Amino acid sequence: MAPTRITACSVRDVRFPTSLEKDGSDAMNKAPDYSCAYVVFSTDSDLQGHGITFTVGKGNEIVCHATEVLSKMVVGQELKVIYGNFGLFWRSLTSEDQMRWLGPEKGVMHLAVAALTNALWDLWAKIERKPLWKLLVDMEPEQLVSAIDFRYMHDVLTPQEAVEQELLEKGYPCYTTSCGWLGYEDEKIKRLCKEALAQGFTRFKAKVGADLKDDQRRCRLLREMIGPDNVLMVDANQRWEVQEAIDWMKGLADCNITWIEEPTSPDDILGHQQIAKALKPLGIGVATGEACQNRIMFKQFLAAGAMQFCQIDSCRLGGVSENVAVILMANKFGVPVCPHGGGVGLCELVQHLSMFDFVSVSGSMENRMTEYLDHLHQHFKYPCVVKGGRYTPPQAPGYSIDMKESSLADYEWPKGRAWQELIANGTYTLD
Ligand SMILES: C[C@H](O)[C@@H](O)[C@@H](O)[C@H](O)C(=O)O
Ligand SMILES: [Mg+2]
Repeated sequence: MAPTRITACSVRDVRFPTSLEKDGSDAMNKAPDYSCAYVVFSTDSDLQGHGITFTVGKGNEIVCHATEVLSKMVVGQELKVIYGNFGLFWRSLTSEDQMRWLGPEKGVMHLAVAALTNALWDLWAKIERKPLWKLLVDMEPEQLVSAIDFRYMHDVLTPQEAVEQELLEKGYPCYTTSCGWLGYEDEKIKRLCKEALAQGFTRFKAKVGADLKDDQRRCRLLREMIGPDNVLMVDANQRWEVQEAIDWMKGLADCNITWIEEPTSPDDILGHQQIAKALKPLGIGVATGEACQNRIMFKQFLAAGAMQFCQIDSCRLGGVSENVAVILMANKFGVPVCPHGGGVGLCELVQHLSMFDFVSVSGSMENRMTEYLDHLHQHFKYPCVVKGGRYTPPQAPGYSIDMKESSLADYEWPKGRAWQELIANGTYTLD
């Protein structure tokens, strides 16, 4: 029987001790523990909607609580109300009269919106027995448009302009960041580069920002390992001042860098514009978006020419609904969308968004590539599959985010088996 309403919501604080191996380390996040607020919507059938938002450890409990509070606006709702005009329902979550003050549409509350929205899209795709990208691709333009909140976007994109339908069925190009974490030793970088090249990767990203000489050495090592023709990007994770970013990147220009990611504060639109202008003669673009809080900020970045690569994050923006809005806006400005995947479950999610972008909006793979990390996929029932450096289109119904029950049990903070062992042996403490 098809579900008719949301009957309950569970939110679990799930964390992975990735900081122990420096997986995910960068100039600003030296020891991240990849974590998520894991949402499960139950319905009056056996179908469930699973969703996440991503954090790097401490504070995940705050996001979980915000998600629990906001979920009260979803539990009990009829699905025909939610999906009948998803854009309006999404706006009800972002604009609740009192909770709006905690944003609006940014920060912890927006992460909570993301987790709930992703779970609702997962449920919708399961009801239709389609992978999410296929659910999006098969929608009539009007239905897709009704799923988006176009508020604050009408000056650059109106609903009737949105969505071009194109159909292309093939893998989607990706790049790997798993060779270039800041906390890795050279020998590990060399080994991982060789493995990635053997797997068919031709696009690589490295972390920079802590020490210029070390960055020059590591980028030259990577360039030597991957060869002159493969693609290399770097990511500073918001580390520099504007002029510092320009000077630093001039110091790395001999490594033939395609983009500098998050060179300065993720809120500094004019700063990114200045960096982009200064680095353009060197052929280095600016990429940002993983910490860009909502579609209104993306609108400013796009309109100001402050980003040459639009890195939407599936869990930072208000879930699929707002991701689609930004994909449509980026297409209007001719800026390629290269989604951020640097976190637990993010690769499983963003592959759907890129495939939707490719077959229904941009119709192009030129200058487009989606991030891939080789971490934690074993915890998912339907992990993303990458072959020859390209994501293969998911086939299972849903948003690919269902985590194995054993992983949820083992890594739920702090009572899970894995955490109990790490706390017992003194590797972690509860505070
Ligand atoms: C703390 C995280 O691992 C970040 O370093 C990661 O998301 C990174 O910015 C990326 O682009 O993959
Ligand atoms: Mg990044």
